[in-house]
Amino acid sequence: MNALLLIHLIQKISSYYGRCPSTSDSRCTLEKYDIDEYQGFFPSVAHEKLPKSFDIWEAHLADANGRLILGEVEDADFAETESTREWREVIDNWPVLTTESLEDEPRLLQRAHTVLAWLVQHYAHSIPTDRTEPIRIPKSLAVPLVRVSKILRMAPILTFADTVLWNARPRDHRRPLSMDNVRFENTFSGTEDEENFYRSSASVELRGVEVIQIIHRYLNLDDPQNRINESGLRSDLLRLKTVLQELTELMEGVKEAVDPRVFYWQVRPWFDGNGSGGGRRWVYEGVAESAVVDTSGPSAGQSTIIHAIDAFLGIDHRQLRCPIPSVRKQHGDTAFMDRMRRYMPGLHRDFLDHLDDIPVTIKKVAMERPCLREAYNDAVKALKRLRDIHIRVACLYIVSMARSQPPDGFQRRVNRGLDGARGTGGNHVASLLKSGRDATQNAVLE
Ligand code: HEM
Repeated sequence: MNALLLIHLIQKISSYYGRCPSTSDSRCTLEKYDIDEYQGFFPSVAHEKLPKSFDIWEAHLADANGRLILGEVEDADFAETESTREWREVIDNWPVLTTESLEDEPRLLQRAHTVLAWLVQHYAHSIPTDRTEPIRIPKSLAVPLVRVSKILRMAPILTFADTVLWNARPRDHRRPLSMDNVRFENTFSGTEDEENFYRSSASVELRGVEVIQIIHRYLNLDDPQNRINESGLRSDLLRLKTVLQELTELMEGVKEAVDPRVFYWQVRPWFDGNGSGGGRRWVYEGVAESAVVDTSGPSAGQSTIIHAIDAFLGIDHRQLRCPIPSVRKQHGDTAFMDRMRRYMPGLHRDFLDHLDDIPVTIKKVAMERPCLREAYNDAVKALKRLRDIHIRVACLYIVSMARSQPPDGFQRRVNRGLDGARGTGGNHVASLLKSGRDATQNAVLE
């Protein structure tokens, strides 16, 4: 290759990658959305415990983890059931603590959200299910949870952030968070399967950091339509495809680490939100009803990374399924992904809003440039493949399990009959996920 041509090529490549030259430059934009350059949506440093004045919350949560009896268990040991009831009674007698001292400290507010949301879930789902009256969430939990959620601009209930992002701790604090160096502080069931379930989502989040870097490079381009950026964009789209293939493998890896029966019967019932699957309604005492609109349970549908990939590639989830399946199967919920955003920490949601507002999207550039079209389509197809595999996983863990016999001592989950194989948000799993898969397929450019 002649020297001039080589210099020209180097200039082209560095003009593309040169947009994000120094660490400090890339940090400042992502930092604004509370995104870490190396750990993505995980906080750069794992949360510390709340100050001493909140010890009752912290200690009571530590006492509940892996110990309380799920309300659906019929023939639990009497002493264990009694001890679970006493655990709830302690909360009934708590004062309503003010969170004012935490309100200038985002990390402490996040920690308060996590602790309170886990306590609420332990409280609600340890109540025996043979009762019919609404579940009262005592004001000692409800009032501060709603208050901190309002400041964090997220739903006042256990979310993906509380179970995965803010629940993860490095085993060795001297080393950064990685799949070899992570544990999860809270679990309901105390099973390894539950921890592995969070671990598989965490692996997708951590591998997804490279996607954030790709998106960030795009955001920093002055003019994505300038031909000078073409080869950089192409190689980033190819990279995106490869990362998506790896994310698919990581997601599928859940099958090796989590037993579907343990997941469905011992872990999942703890995740149900307010009235999920036709269950009892929850009443947040001391809080106006209008303040607690978003109260579905946690779902990886609240993971910002997958939404960010959608927004970057221009996947439109608001379309109806096309071609329309039979009326019986047309349960797809076109507003689902929008709703899931309300469960994310406000700053992460802002990042998605920012992506939605990109004036010149990568899809538009790919439409205009035949040489980018194939790379764009390959990335979209890799995302569609990820959703195909995810549907299989969800069917294995939820749809098939809804047909299975409960383990000894467990009540049949009547609200989850065959037709009621619903997600934690109360959605018909298969139709909902197929809508997302079809919306992805529809983005492929002719
Ligand atoms: C045993 C493993 C899993 C099961 C049973 C499962 C189940 C589900 C269900 C039922 C839904 C429907 C929404 C709802 O909760 O109501 C859903 C949505 C979703 N899940 Fe999973 N999931 C699993 C693992 C994962 C992992 C590891 C990820 C990666 C972050 C993930 C990402 C998503 C996303 C992004 C959605 C929103 C719908 C979409 O984008 O297609 N899931 N999942």
